[in-house]
Amino acid sequence: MSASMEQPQIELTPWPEAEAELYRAAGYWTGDVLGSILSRGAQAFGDRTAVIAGERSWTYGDLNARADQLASGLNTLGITPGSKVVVQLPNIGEFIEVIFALFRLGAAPIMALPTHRYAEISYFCEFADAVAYIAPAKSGGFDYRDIGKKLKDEGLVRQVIIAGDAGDFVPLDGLYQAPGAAPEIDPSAIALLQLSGGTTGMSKLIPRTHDDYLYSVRASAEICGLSPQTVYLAVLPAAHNFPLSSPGVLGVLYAGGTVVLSESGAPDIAFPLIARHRVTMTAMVPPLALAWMTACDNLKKSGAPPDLSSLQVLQVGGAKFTEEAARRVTPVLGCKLQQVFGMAEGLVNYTRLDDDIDTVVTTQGRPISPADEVRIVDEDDQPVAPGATGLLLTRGPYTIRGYFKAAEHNAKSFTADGFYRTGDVVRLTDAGYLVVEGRAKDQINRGGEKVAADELENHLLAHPLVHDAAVVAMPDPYLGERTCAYVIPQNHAAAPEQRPRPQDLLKFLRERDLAVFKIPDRIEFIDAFPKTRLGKVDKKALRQMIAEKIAPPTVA
Ligand SMILES: O=C(O)c1cccc(O)c1O
Repeated sequence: MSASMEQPQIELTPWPEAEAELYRAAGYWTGDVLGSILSRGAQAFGDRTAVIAGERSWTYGDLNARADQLASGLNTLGITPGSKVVVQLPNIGEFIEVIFALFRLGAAPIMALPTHRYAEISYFCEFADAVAYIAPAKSGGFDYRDIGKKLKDEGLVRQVIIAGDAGDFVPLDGLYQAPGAAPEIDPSAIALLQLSGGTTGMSKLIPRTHDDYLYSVRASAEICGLSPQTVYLAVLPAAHNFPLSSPGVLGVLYAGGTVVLSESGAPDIAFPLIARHRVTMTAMVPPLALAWMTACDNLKKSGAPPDLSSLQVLQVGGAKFTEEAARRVTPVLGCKLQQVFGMAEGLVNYTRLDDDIDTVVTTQGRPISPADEVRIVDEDDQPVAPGATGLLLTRGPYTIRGYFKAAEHNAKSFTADGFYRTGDVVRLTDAGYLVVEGRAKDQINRGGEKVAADELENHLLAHPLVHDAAVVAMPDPYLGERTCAYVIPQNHAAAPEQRPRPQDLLKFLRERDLAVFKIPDRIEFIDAFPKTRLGKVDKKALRQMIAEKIAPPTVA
């Protein structure tokens, strides 16, 4: 398609006016903006505790005032309505202050994850023309000022703002100033940019509007029964769509509850936080849920069971949770399980809190909204028979109609009538619940962390001794999947000692400053790839090869 070359790239593909009208008339889109969560919270719940992080806590009144002060300081640095700002903060109070300050200014945070490195962050800054990068000095043993320095050296952002010891950069601490006049914010404008798991190249940026995101947050809060009594423990990185909005941090603040931020989900950190703050709800990916159950079992056996008595709901999402593991949640942890199947592009499905146990452990839930449209189709976009497995397409009041500045990709990722091609392979039960059966996109889901095969292949191809590369998923009992890179060496006819070694390729990848979760778990050398009848690399065959190779020997 040459259209993308000629036309200016569109940041936000609007919903057709007819649908927008329907969504407003139905009360899904209220015209409120995300910043209203805190301004209303300050009025309704002023003295209640909104956020706890370590030994610090914020009332709704504090948080609202701090966000206004920070908005003022950020504004003096040239952050104005429409600005894009890459935010890469861990689960600390500043994360919440910063995103609300940006919402107030009509500036859009780009929700980077703490595990992203220079390769990803520099791309986000450049692609979105970001004016600023906001990060901690250090977290998790990594110094984010190194990223800030490179961004400045390469001229990719004007401002680097650091929480903590800022060195030569702008200290976030110094930006809390007397509030100025707040600009009028258009509820149909971009509120924030989420990140796609990606299937080709770098993560796509996902423009979410105030109208659509606030609806998903409000409706999620209701489905999950949130109230001022809710105490939510955030253990996943809060920037991620799941802990941010399903119903997550924003849903809990909307409902007047308390968010407890933790930089770690490890049982030895999280269990004491649950007991201390009487946490009622948390959200996690399947591997962490497995780790919690194992830890809980072990502590019970050792005679020192953790006090999880306040915990009512454990949400699990981000990757498929096996039925066997799902069945253990209530007996082991003593709380309800809620499965969540969502995507940063929009559609989120929940099992409901009053669903029977079989529905909860065997399905991934049903959509939030009566206005969510779900289609299950074959390769030719034709509907499959009721109950049959097929590709999931969706559109609705909080599912995007296009990625940020990606005309060419949008033409492939959306149907002509605006359905998003999720790339997930699902079936629909008679009761209208979705069961995830697999994936048609070229992606590895490493326990909820999505790796685009093609992005990693391109990094491998940059190595002078790599002739070709094909990245596939291999089964893993803990993460569900891990990443295996099949590599044809440049001199594959040469003696083994002249070939690159796995450790050389891994070192090479690490030096390219990629997010750590993208580094392959295994590298396999091969002389040629199996091919499909059409001559494409047969990834199914490669997946099978590696699965057989690593399978434990079966006893006859
Ligand atoms: O992206 C996801 O995996 C996801 C999972 C659960 C809920 C969500 O909102 C998500 O975006």
